[in-house]
Amino acid sequence: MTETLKTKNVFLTGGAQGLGKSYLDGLLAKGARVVFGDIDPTAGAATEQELAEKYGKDNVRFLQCDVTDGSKFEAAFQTGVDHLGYVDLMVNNAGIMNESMWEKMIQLNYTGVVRGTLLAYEHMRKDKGGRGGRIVNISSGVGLYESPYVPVYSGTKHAVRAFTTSLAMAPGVNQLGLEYGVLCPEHADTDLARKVDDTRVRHIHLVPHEELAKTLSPVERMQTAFMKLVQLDDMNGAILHVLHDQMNFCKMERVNLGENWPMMEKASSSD
Ligand SMILES: NC(=O)C1=CN([C@@H]2O[C@H](COP(=O)(O)OP(=O)(O)OC[C@H]3O[C@@H](n4cnc5c(N)ncnc54)[C@H](O)[C@@H]3O)[C@@H](O)[C@H]2O)C=CC1
Ligand SMILES: CCCCC/C=C\C=C\C(=O)C/C=C\C/C=C\CCCC(=O)O
Repeated sequence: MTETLKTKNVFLTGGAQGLGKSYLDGLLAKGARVVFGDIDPTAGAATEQELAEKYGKDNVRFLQCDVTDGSKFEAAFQTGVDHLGYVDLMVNNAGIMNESMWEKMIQLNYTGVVRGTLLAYEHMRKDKGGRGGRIVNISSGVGLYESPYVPVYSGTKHAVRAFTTSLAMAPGVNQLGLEYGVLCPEHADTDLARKVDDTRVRHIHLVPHEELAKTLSPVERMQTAFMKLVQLDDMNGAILHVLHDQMNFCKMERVNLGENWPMMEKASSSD
């Protein structure tokens, strides 16, 4: 699988800093070519330069892009496709955690991920001239369980996880050549987790700052987990939950539930 990444072209959102930047580094180290979008032009250009110096400028390109702006996101993805020739791996990573800006957070964390997924789906699907590919969406530990500290954020991350695994279980996914995976990290040491206050996270004043700081995993841990996920031989339906001291992997697959599922079975056999 390591060898095949050398021929993989990647589009990733939110890559200027934090976890997205570390995923880019991991992919480039395995020989991939990457295009990344980010809303921040300064941090994006700096990351492009840093990664180009490390891995060669032909292998890295930054595009300024706000994933909540549908037409601009679509245009950026098309520019990425034109630049790379083909996108084999789409990573929808851009996200924020800010409960006081909850509508924006839903637009970014969920609508942005849906849009990025559908753009990649249309590009990759084998029945429309694509050659298949992988779509990895970034959820969170709180996409698997509830949190009173970040209820809206947790809702967006549940939505990302459910949306992604629902697509993984769809009839015809194999024929389309598509595979979907979800990464669910716990706290990691990035700006998103470091810059918490009562506007971003409810009741955070109840949590001692030094206690919170102790729970942050290094970004390298999430990079290792991300690389495991994208290099699985069979990734479709995979959910990787990354905790401080363990990684829990599970796989969602369609099962025949009997009487309630005949319509699904008919759709499956006719597409
Ligand atoms: N840091 C953590 O503890 C965890 C983070 N995550 C998720 O990982 C992803 C990355 O988070 P971090 O690296 O920690 O955050 P970060 O704040 O360090 O980086 C996020 C990146 O997304 C970009 N971005 C923000 N709004 C954007 C927009 N509208 N369009 C395009 N790019 C935009 C930012 O400019 C930044 O470069 C997020 O989806 C987050 O929810 C999940 C679990 C834990
Ligand atoms: C107390 C939570 C403060 C926020 C911590 C910073 C970043 C978190 C980013 C996430 O995506 C959340 C990931 C995992 C959540 C782990 C624990 C949640 C807290 C426990 C609880 O709500 O009871």
